[in-house]
Amino acid sequence: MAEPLFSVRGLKVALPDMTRKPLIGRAPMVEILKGLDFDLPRGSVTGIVGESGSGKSTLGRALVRLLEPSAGSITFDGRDITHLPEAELRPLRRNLQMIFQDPMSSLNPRRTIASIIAAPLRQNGFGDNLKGRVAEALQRVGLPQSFASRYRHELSGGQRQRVGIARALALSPKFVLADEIVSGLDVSTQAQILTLLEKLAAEMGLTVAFISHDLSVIRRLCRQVIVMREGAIVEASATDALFEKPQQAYTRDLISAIPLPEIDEGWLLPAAKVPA
Ligand SMILES: Nc1ncnc2c1ncn2[C@@H]1O[C@H](COP(=O)(O)OP(=O)(O)OP(=O)(O)O)[C@@H](O)[C@H]1O
Repeated sequence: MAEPLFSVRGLKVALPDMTRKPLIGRAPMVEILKGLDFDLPRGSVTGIVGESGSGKSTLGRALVRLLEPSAGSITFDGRDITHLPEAELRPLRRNLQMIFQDPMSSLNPRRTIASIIAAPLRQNGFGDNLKGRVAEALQRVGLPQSFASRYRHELSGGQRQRVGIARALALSPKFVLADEIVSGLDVSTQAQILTLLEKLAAEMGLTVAFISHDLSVIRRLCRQVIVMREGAIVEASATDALFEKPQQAYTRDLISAIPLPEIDEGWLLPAAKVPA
């Protein structure tokens, strides 16, 4: 069995609790993640699911080291990155990419789409043949070449999210964090974006952490699932096993809360639409 891309042991994250900040002095720390243990196997999509406030985004931010853990360890690709300073993280960052929930706010309004996609390439020393690389990235996500000279406000929500994906994948990263990337889109656009991500993840052998509160989406896309509640892991298993035989009452409740029409529209239909 290949070594997992991520090995996480006893992971804790504490942040200043701004709701309890005194007028003078520092806010007390609040523990958001309470000791998580899991692996992310290489080349597959792992879903992270749980109710609002369960700690999904905090976990994602810790994985890509936008947050520093307060305890435990994160091993990425055989290297302990738990407390690496930014200067030492920098060369690893090309392999730790993110796709954001809201491309409207994560894409710079004053830059062309070409310039947005080219930015990570330039920063990482791939400044030669930028035009060709941008053209390739646009083609990869199914956008016409004419979009290179457009701006974000000229694109639909789905097209903007394709740009977000193109930017994240421009450097062929080992890991991609996708945090609620379809939650602002209508159902048919959601299906198209998920189909695209599924296809690219398989083609490029990506390891993906896919955060969503939507279990029907998780079921369609992910090989394994981590269920979170109140900063802890309730249950983690292969997707089929989780849906067929959930071990915990909390997971059963989440599954039974999926509206039936959404199951039909959300994953049966798009699956049938996957191009041959
Ligand atoms: N910077 C912060 N300071 C203090 N508390 C925070 C901070 N960021 C998040 N929290 C708290 O940590 C908990 C987990 O938040 P997080 O955003 O990780 O949850 P989530 O599962 O991603 O939620 P959602 O699905 O609503 O995005 C919440 O109770 C939140 O209020």
